[in-house]
Amino acid sequence: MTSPSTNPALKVSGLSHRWGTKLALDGVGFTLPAGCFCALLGPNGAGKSTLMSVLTGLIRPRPGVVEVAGTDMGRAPRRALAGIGVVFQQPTHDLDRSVAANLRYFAALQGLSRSESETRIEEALTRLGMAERAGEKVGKLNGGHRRRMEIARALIHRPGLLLLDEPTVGLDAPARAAITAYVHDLTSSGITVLWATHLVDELRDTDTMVLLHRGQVAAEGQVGRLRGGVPLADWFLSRTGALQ
Ligand SMILES: Nc1ncnc2c1ncn2[C@@H]1O[C@H](COP(=O)(O)OP(=O)(O)OP(=O)(O)O)[C@@H](O)[C@H]1O
Repeated sequence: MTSPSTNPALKVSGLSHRWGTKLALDGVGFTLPAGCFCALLGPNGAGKSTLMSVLTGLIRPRPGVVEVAGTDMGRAPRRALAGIGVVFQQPTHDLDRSVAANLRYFAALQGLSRSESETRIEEALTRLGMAERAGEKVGKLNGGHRRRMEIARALIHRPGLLLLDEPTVGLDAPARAAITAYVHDLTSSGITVLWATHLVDELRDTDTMVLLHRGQVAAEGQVGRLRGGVPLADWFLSRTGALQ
């Protein structure tokens, strides 16, 4: 038996993955406690998307272990995946249907009853400041609101761990700021967030950070402590050679 209260929200150990001859992940390991906002920071090609594919069960690490709230994904994938909400880098929504209809479809896939679905849809949209847009067609929304809808959708089954792969790509500064603020707020209810990005301005000093570089964890800890008074963009450049 595992107890969510005593297990970390996510534990990754000894994780490697090769794309052909390219070693994209090389012995990655880190642990996230419940309720933290962790930025998975790394320059282009660092391995962030590959790691997200492993964490969502799309590719199997060889070798490596992923544990979600104490459940080993290799041994009990359905149970482990049930605890995860995912927002992929590429948008996945039906532009011709309303926000609520997009969420209803996802709720049905989760096996939720109609009445339970309506409760959860309202709850999730409210958390992302989107409740008033429930009846609007997704095709009429701006990019930021579409992203917020996708994040709400990822919360319908009430996961303990939310994974987001560069969720602000292509958005303007106000939309990016709104989304980072909403997602930070989710942690106050105990949700753990892993937010992949190459943009240091999306991080707060109180966040946790895992710096991924060339497929390895190059630094891990609280952002403010790691940068030690150095502007984060300069710290990032010194660790990775990559400009912001
Ligand atoms: N499907 C694939 N086939 C072959 N090589 C791949 C594949 N996906 C990624 N790679 C390679 O693996 C390495 C890590 O790529 P990955 O996309 O995981 O990095 P990333 O940190 O997400 O980069 P970005 O920020 O540009 O999305 C890169 O060298 C990339 O070229």
